[in-house]
Amino acid sequence: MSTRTPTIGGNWKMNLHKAEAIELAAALAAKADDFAGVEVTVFPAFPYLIPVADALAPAGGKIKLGAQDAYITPNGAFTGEVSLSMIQDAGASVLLVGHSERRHVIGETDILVNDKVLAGLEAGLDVVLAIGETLEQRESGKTDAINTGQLGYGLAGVTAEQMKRITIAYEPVWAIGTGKTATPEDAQKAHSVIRQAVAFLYDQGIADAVRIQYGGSMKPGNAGDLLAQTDIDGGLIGGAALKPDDFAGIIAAAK
Ligand SMILES: O=C[C@H](O)COP(=O)(O)O
Repeated sequence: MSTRTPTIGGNWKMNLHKAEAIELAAALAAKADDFAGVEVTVFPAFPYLIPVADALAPAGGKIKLGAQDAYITPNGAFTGEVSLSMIQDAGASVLLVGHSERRHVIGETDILVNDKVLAGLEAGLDVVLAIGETLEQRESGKTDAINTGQLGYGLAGVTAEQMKRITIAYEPVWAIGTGKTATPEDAQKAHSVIRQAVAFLYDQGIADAVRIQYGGSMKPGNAGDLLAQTDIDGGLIGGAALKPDDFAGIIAAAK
Protein backbone atom coordinates (compact mmCIF):
# COMPACT_ATOMS: atom_id res chain seq x y z
CA MET A 1 0.00 0.00 0.00
CA SER A 2 1.28 3.41 -0.90
CA THR A 3 0.58 6.93 0.32
CA ARG A 4 -2.04 7.28 -2.41
CA THR A 5 -5.57 7.41 -0.97
CA PRO A 6 -7.18 4.06 -1.72
CA THR A 7 -10.20 4.24 -3.98
CA ILE A 8 -12.95 1.62 -4.14
CA GLY A 9 -15.73 1.78 -6.72
CA GLY A 10 -18.93 -0.22 -6.80
CA ASN A 11 -20.02 -0.71 -10.40
CA TRP A 12 -23.60 -1.94 -10.14
CA LYS A 13 -23.76 -2.47 -13.90
CA MET A 14 -27.27 -3.26 -15.23
CA ASN A 15 -28.41 -4.63 -11.88
CA LEU A 16 -30.85 -3.60 -9.14
CA HIS A 17 -34.19 -1.92 -9.57
CA LYS A 18 -35.18 1.20 -7.68
CA ALA A 19 -36.09 -0.27 -4.31
CA GLU A 20 -33.00 -2.51 -4.27
CA ALA A 21 -30.72 0.33 -5.34
CA ILE A 22 -32.08 2.60 -2.62
CA GLU A 23 -31.77 -0.18 -0.05
CA LEU A 24 -28.13 -0.83 -0.96
CA ALA A 25 -27.25 2.88 -1.02
CA ALA A 26 -28.92 3.42 2.36
CA ALA A 27 -27.05 0.44 3.83
CA LEU A 28 -23.75 1.88 2.60
CA ALA A 29 -24.61 5.36 3.85
CA ALA A 30 -25.21 3.87 7.29
CA LYS A 31 -21.68 2.41 7.22
CA ALA A 32 -20.01 5.51 5.77
CA ASP A 33 -18.20 6.46 8.97
CA ASP A 34 -16.35 3.13 8.72
CA PHE A 35 -15.03 4.11 5.29
CA ALA A 36 -12.79 6.93 6.56
CA GLY A 37 -9.50 7.04 4.71
CA VAL A 38 -10.89 5.34 1.61
CA GLU A 39 -12.52 7.11 -1.32
CA VAL A 40 -15.75 5.25 -2.08
CA THR A 41 -17.88 5.68 -5.20
CA VAL A 42 -20.96 3.83 -6.41
CA PHE A 43 -22.12 3.65 -10.02
CA PRO A 44 -25.84 2.84 -10.27
CA ALA A 45 -27.80 2.50 -13.51
CA PHE A 46 -28.94 5.81 -15.05
CA PRO A 47 -32.61 5.74 -13.92
CA TYR A 48 -31.59 5.42 -10.30
CA LEU A 49 -28.89 8.09 -10.02
CA ILE A 50 -31.29 10.52 -8.33
CA PRO A 51 -32.87 8.14 -5.78
CA VAL A 52 -29.43 6.74 -4.99
CA ALA A 53 -28.08 10.28 -4.54
CA ASP A 54 -30.92 10.90 -2.11
CA ALA A 55 -30.22 7.66 -0.24
CA LEU A 56 -26.52 8.54 0.02
CA ALA A 57 -27.22 12.05 1.33
CA PRO A 58 -27.05 11.04 5.03
CA ALA A 59 -23.41 10.02 4.38
CA GLY A 60 -22.66 13.72 3.89
CA GLY A 61 -20.49 13.32 0.80
CA LYS A 62 -18.44 10.40 2.15
CA ILE A 63 -19.72 8.22 -0.70
CA LYS A 64 -19.44 9.66 -4.20
CA LEU A 65 -21.94 9.07 -6.97
CA GLY A 66 -20.72 8.02 -10.38
CA ALA A 67 -22.29 7.29 -13.76
CA GLN A 68 -21.40 4.16 -15.73
CA ASP A 69 -21.38 6.10 -19.00
CA ALA A 70 -22.46 9.37 -20.61
CA TYR A 71 -22.48 10.82 -24.09
CA ILE A 72 -19.84 13.32 -25.15
CA THR A 73 -21.96 16.43 -25.62
CA PRO A 74 -23.69 18.52 -22.95
CA ASN A 75 -27.17 18.09 -24.55
CA GLY A 76 -28.75 17.68 -27.97
CA ALA A 77 -30.37 15.40 -30.53
CA PHE A 78 -28.80 12.06 -29.57
CA THR A 79 -31.69 9.64 -29.11
CA GLY A 80 -31.19 7.19 -26.30
CA GLU A 81 -28.09 8.85 -24.90
CA VAL A 82 -27.64 10.56 -21.54
CA SER A 83 -25.65 13.78 -21.42
CA LEU A 84 -22.84 14.83 -19.15
CA SER A 85 -24.92 17.70 -17.81
CA MET A 86 -27.78 15.27 -17.05
CA ILE A 87 -25.61 12.97 -14.94
CA GLN A 88 -24.20 16.02 -13.15
CA ASP A 89 -27.70 17.36 -12.60
CA ALA A 90 -28.57 13.97 -11.09
CA GLY A 91 -25.71 14.31 -8.62
CA ALA A 92 -22.86 12.40 -10.25
CA SER A 93 -19.33 13.73 -9.87
CA VAL A 94 -17.52 10.74 -11.38
CA LEU A 95 -17.71 9.22 -14.86
CA LEU A 96 -16.67 5.67 -15.69
CA VAL A 97 -15.27 5.32 -19.21
CA GLY A 98 -13.91 2.42 -21.21
CA HIS A 99 -15.28 -0.47 -19.21
CA SER A 100 -14.65 -3.71 -21.10
CA GLU A 101 -18.38 -4.37 -21.37
CA ARG A 102 -18.74 -1.10 -23.25
CA ARG A 103 -15.67 -1.83 -25.38
CA HIS A 104 -16.37 -5.49 -26.16
CA VAL A 105 -20.16 -5.87 -25.82
CA ILE A 106 -21.41 -2.46 -26.91
CA GLY A 107 -18.53 -1.85 -29.33
CA GLU A 108 -16.99 1.40 -28.12
CA THR A 109 -13.74 2.24 -29.87
CA ASP A 110 -10.58 3.72 -28.40
CA ILE A 111 -11.50 6.96 -30.18
CA LEU A 112 -14.92 7.17 -28.51
CA VAL A 113 -13.39 6.23 -25.17
CA ASN A 114 -10.92 9.09 -25.54
CA ASP A 115 -13.69 11.48 -26.58
CA LYS A 116 -15.61 10.53 -23.43
CA VAL A 117 -12.55 10.95 -21.20
CA LEU A 118 -11.91 14.43 -22.61
CA ALA A 119 -15.57 15.47 -22.48
CA GLY A 120 -15.97 14.22 -18.92
CA LEU A 121 -12.91 16.13 -17.76
CA GLU A 122 -14.01 19.24 -19.64
CA ALA A 123 -17.38 19.03 -17.87
CA GLY A 124 -15.57 19.00 -14.52
CA LEU A 125 -16.09 15.34 -13.66
CA ASP A 126 -13.55 12.96 -12.19
CA VAL A 127 -12.96 10.17 -14.71
CA VAL A 128 -12.22 6.49 -14.16
CA LEU A 129 -10.59 5.11 -17.30
CA ALA A 130 -10.91 1.32 -17.49
CA ILE A 131 -8.48 -0.75 -19.53
CA GLY A 132 -7.61 -4.42 -19.72
CA GLU A 133 -6.75 -7.36 -21.93
CA THR A 134 -8.93 -10.28 -23.03
CA LEU A 135 -7.95 -13.89 -22.35
CA GLU A 136 -6.88 -14.36 -25.96
CA GLN A 137 -4.70 -11.27 -25.78
CA ARG A 138 -3.15 -12.46 -22.52
CA GLU A 139 -2.47 -15.94 -23.87
CA SER A 140 -0.80 -14.50 -26.94
CA GLY A 141 1.54 -12.37 -24.84
CA LYS A 142 -0.11 -9.04 -25.63
CA THR A 143 -1.17 -8.00 -22.10
CA ASP A 144 1.25 -5.09 -21.75
CA ALA A 145 0.80 -3.92 -25.33
CA ILE A 146 -3.00 -3.87 -24.97
CA ASN A 147 -2.92 -2.07 -21.64
CA THR A 148 -0.41 0.55 -22.66
CA GLY A 149 -2.19 1.00 -25.98
CA GLN A 150 -5.61 1.50 -24.40
CA LEU A 151 -4.00 3.81 -21.85
CA GLY A 152 -2.29 5.95 -24.48
CA TYR A 153 -5.43 6.23 -26.63
CA GLY A 154 -7.63 6.89 -23.61
CA LEU A 155 -5.41 9.65 -22.25
CA ALA A 156 -4.63 11.37 -25.56
CA GLY A 157 -5.06 15.10 -25.04
CA VAL A 158 -5.44 14.86 -21.26
CA THR A 159 -3.29 17.54 -19.64
CA ALA A 160 -0.97 17.03 -16.70
CA GLU A 161 -3.34 19.15 -14.61
CA GLN A 162 -6.33 17.03 -15.64
CA MET A 163 -4.47 13.85 -14.64
CA LYS A 164 -5.27 14.80 -11.03
CA ARG A 165 -8.89 13.86 -11.85
CA ILE A 166 -8.08 10.57 -13.58
CA THR A 167 -8.16 7.15 -11.96
CA ILE A 168 -7.17 4.12 -14.00
CA ALA A 169 -9.00 0.83 -13.54
CA TYR A 170 -7.07 -2.23 -14.71
CA GLU A 171 -9.60 -4.94 -15.36
CA PRO A 172 -8.39 -8.11 -17.08
CA VAL A 173 -11.47 -9.03 -19.10
CA TRP A 174 -11.09 -12.74 -18.35
CA ALA A 175 -11.39 -12.04 -14.62
CA ILE A 176 -14.61 -10.00 -14.76
CA GLY A 177 -17.57 -11.81 -13.27
CA THR A 178 -15.87 -15.16 -13.76
CA GLY A 179 -14.60 -15.85 -10.26
CA LYS A 180 -11.09 -16.03 -11.78
CA THR A 181 -8.96 -13.36 -10.14
CA ALA A 182 -5.54 -12.32 -11.36
CA THR A 183 -2.92 -13.43 -8.86
CA PRO A 184 -1.65 -10.54 -6.77
CA GLU A 185 1.71 -10.94 -8.54
CA ASP A 186 0.21 -10.86 -12.04
CA ALA A 187 -1.98 -7.90 -11.15
CA GLN A 188 0.98 -6.07 -9.60
CA LYS A 189 3.04 -6.65 -12.75
CA ALA A 190 0.29 -5.20 -14.95
CA HIS A 191 -0.21 -2.22 -12.61
CA SER A 192 3.52 -1.55 -12.56
CA VAL A 193 3.67 -1.53 -16.37
CA ILE A 194 0.66 0.83 -16.48
CA ARG A 195 2.33 3.18 -13.98
CA GLN A 196 5.54 3.16 -16.02
CA ALA A 197 3.49 4.01 -19.09
CA VAL A 198 1.96 7.00 -17.28
CA ALA A 199 5.50 8.13 -16.41
CA PHE A 200 6.45 7.82 -20.09
CA LEU A 201 3.38 9.79 -21.20
CA TYR A 202 3.66 12.46 -18.45
CA ASP A 203 6.33 12.34 -15.75
CA GLN A 204 7.29 10.31 -12.70
CA GLY A 205 5.46 12.63 -10.30
CA ILE A 206 2.16 12.15 -12.13
CA ALA A 207 2.78 8.41 -12.36
CA ASP A 208 3.47 8.24 -8.63
CA ALA A 209 0.28 10.15 -7.87
CA VAL A 210 -2.22 8.44 -10.17
CA ARG A 211 -4.35 5.76 -8.62
CA ILE A 212 -4.74 2.42 -10.36
CA GLN A 213 -7.64 0.21 -9.29
CA TYR A 214 -7.80 -3.52 -9.92
CA GLY A 215 -11.11 -4.99 -11.11
CA GLY A 216 -12.08 -8.59 -11.74
CA SER A 217 -13.73 -10.86 -9.18
CA MET A 218 -12.37 -8.89 -6.23
CA LYS A 219 -14.05 -10.12 -3.03
CA PRO A 220 -13.47 -9.62 0.69
CA GLY A 221 -11.46 -12.86 0.74
CA ASN A 222 -8.93 -11.87 -1.92
CA ALA A 223 -8.96 -8.07 -1.60
CA GLY A 224 -6.32 -7.89 1.13
CA ASP A 225 -3.66 -9.70 -0.90
CA LEU A 226 -4.40 -7.67 -4.02
CA LEU A 227 -4.53 -4.33 -2.23
CA ALA A 228 -1.26 -5.07 -0.43
CA GLN A 229 0.59 -4.81 -3.75
CA THR A 230 2.71 -1.72 -4.26
CA ASP A 231 0.91 -0.43 -7.33
CA ILE A 232 -2.67 -1.51 -6.55
CA ASP A 233 -4.50 1.48 -5.09
CA GLY A 234 -8.02 0.19 -4.88
CA GLY A 235 -10.64 -1.81 -6.69
CA LEU A 236 -13.48 -1.48 -9.14
CA ILE A 237 -15.97 -4.02 -7.91
CA GLY A 238 -18.87 -5.59 -9.76
CA GLY A 239 -20.67 -8.56 -8.19
CA ALA A 240 -19.40 -8.04 -4.65
CA ALA A 241 -20.51 -4.40 -4.75
CA LEU A 242 -24.13 -5.52 -4.80
CA LYS A 243 -23.88 -6.87 -1.25
CA PRO A 244 -23.28 -4.18 1.39
CA ASP A 245 -21.30 -6.42 3.72
CA ASP A 246 -19.03 -7.70 0.94
CA PHE A 247 -18.47 -4.19 -0.41
CA ALA A 248 -17.75 -2.90 3.09
CA GLY A 249 -15.37 -5.82 3.62
CA ILE A 250 -13.38 -4.83 0.55
CA ILE A 251 -13.31 -1.19 1.71
CA ALA A 252 -12.02 -2.35 5.09
CA ALA A 253 -9.26 -4.31 3.33
CA ALA A 254 -8.21 -1.14 1.49
CA LYS A 255 -7.36 0.74 4.69
O1 LIG B 1 -16.49 -2.92 -13.01
C1 LIG B 1 -16.28 -3.94 -12.36
C2 LIG B 1 -15.64 -5.08 -12.92
O2 LIG B 1 -16.12 -5.38 -14.20
C3 LIG B 1 -15.49 -6.27 -12.04
O3 LIG B 1 -16.66 -7.04 -11.99
P1 LIG B 1 -16.69 -8.31 -11.00
O4 LIG B 1 -16.22 -7.83 -9.67
O5 LIG B 1 -18.11 -8.78 -11.01
O6 LIG B 1 -15.75 -9.31 -11.59
